[in-house]
Amino acid sequence: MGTALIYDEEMTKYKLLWVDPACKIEVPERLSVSYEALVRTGLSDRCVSVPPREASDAEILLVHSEEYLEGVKKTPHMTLEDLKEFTLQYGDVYFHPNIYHCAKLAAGSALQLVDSVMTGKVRNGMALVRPPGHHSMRSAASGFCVFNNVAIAARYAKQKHGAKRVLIVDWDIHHGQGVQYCFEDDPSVLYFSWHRYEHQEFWPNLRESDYDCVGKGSGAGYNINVPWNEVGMENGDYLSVFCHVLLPVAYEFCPDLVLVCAGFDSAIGDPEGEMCATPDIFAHLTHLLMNLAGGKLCAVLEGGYNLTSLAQSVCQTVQTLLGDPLPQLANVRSPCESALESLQCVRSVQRRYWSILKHAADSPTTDVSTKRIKLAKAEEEKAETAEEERGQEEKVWPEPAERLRPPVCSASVLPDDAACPDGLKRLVSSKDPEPLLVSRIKNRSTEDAGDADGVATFSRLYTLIEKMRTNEIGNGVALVPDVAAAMECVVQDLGSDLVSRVLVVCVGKEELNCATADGSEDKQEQKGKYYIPVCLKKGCADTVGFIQAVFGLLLPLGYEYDPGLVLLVRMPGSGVGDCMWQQLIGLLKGFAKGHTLVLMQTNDGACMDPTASALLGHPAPPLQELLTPLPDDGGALERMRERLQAHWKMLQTTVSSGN
Ligand SMILES: NCCCNCCCCCC(O)(O)C(F)(F)F
Ligand SMILES: [Zn+2]
Repeated sequence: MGTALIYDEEMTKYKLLWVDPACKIEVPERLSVSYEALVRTGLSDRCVSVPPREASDAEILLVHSEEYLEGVKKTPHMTLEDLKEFTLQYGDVYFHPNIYHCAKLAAGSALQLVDSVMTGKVRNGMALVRPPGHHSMRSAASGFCVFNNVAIAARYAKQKHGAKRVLIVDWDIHHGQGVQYCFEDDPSVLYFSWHRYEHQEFWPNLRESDYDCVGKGSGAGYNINVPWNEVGMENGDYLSVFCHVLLPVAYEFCPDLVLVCAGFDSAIGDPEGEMCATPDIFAHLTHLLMNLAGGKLCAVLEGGYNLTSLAQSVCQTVQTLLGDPLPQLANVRSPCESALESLQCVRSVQRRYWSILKHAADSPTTDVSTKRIKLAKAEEEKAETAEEERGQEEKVWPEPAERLRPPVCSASVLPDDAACPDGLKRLVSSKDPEPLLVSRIKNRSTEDAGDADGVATFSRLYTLIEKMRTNEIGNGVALVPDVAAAMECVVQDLGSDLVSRVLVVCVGKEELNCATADGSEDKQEQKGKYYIPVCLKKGCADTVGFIQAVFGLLLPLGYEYDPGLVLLVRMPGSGVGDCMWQQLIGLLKGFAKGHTLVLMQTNDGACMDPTASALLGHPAPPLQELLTPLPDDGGALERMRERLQAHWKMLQTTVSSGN
């Protein structure tokens, strides 16, 4: 299924008609440069073009009051003076004779997107709209927003399409207070927002934007605020919050639909956000949400004021929705102290509502944070004087790397008698393997590696890895007689030749003696750092444990390790369910530009189809709802994370008690 793109140049036909410094950044070019970038890169042609429509009164009234709608209805006929007058009652927003029309188109675009996704016409999609929506409230416009496009879309998805649980992810750099107010007592809509906050010093300067505002009444726990109390947040900060807060909770919530308040003022270069995350981060943020709700994801544009980073970020998002390989995130750094403080605060207040966070640490003691504020203030005074001297320095960042789709998406190495699943390209070794390789394989411990078809299998494996390295093939699966031998062969022989780092994910019981990254003997601490056994109860039927292991350990570590190849090994008798297996394959695509090699034992052929489906990029089915989490083993995983975070900074979720 395809990706919908909703855009109409009519939504560029309104602008600020008077002087207002707070609003001058919200210009029509935001929309046109975004769309033009999608056209220029050829991405728009690959999408299913869906026309916008005007939202009806009834649909707008799903969120807004009649008196507010009646008021906005009058704006097309107002004089300039009346428009200014009407605008004065609201904050940081402006009206224009054509903005009511555009606001109906913006809301209607979000509804068209929901219809296209919920009816299965497309898998996912993006609506490029203006005016944005997430600040507007039941009876008030705010922050360039007139109607709350995403809030209306959430209510509409429930009412018209029977969605039971809707997740709203707001990665715009401003707090969407309008969305929070709309759903704060509603457990069927989970609202997650990160936002520049600076201890309430940043717009909209609301006390209720802080981490301790978790929702009200039956909605308690269904509102997650992550305040950024400093600027300059980077890719590692964003990924840490996704892995250690949003994704575990989102998987526990198990939504039927994911709506994204896709604001790109959280990207580097934006004058509002002043953050440092690069546009390619949105490729990963989108990817990490695409295995929820069976892939049903609707992204609706909110903010974004640096026209260069906005256009790049929009392209990164759409390209991921289309299923293209993800860009390698260069040197993801560990979260900064301020981000860790926010992370720790959010997890500590949310743990009482989400079993997945049950073992989260307490909030940091106040002296840490107050000390930080004093330090920050001192820093700030110094910085401001420097700033005045230097003036706003221009942020520069590299153009996002090309994300080329390999000629072959997925390949297979199979015994001659095994059937090749649809869509996979069967690999037959074209030439005899190099003698050097044969000798290496021959002196492999297991005898079967030595015989003819053993050598053939391994030489095909070598070919497969080689073709992934050159991006002729995206990913692949190999059915081998002895999966442990094949794993060792890939790690010891094939992998190290072709890529500098291999992330080996071994599912099922296995004591693998992997040499450390530099191939030296297993020194104890090296083994500790590069060998991370995770035990899940009841085999792998333990969903909570699986989610904790994947999001609390595997993904953060994988982003920090940044492998050139991912080797996913399914040990015989692992008992991992198809759902989890497909989720794991889907999520691991985020690494190594999607170059994942799956190894399975021949007698595990039954799970070849779900494996092929996941490798081909079909969305994984949702994990079954976590109704009764298993009696947990007292946070064994947390303890493991504690131990490992000395080696892997991306595993941190608390401020270092040191300073
Ligand atoms: N320095 C100028 C002060 C601007 N203060 C208001 C900021 C509004 C942000 C709007 C947005 O980006 O959140 C949306 F997504 F809604 F467009
Ligand atoms: Zn914003």
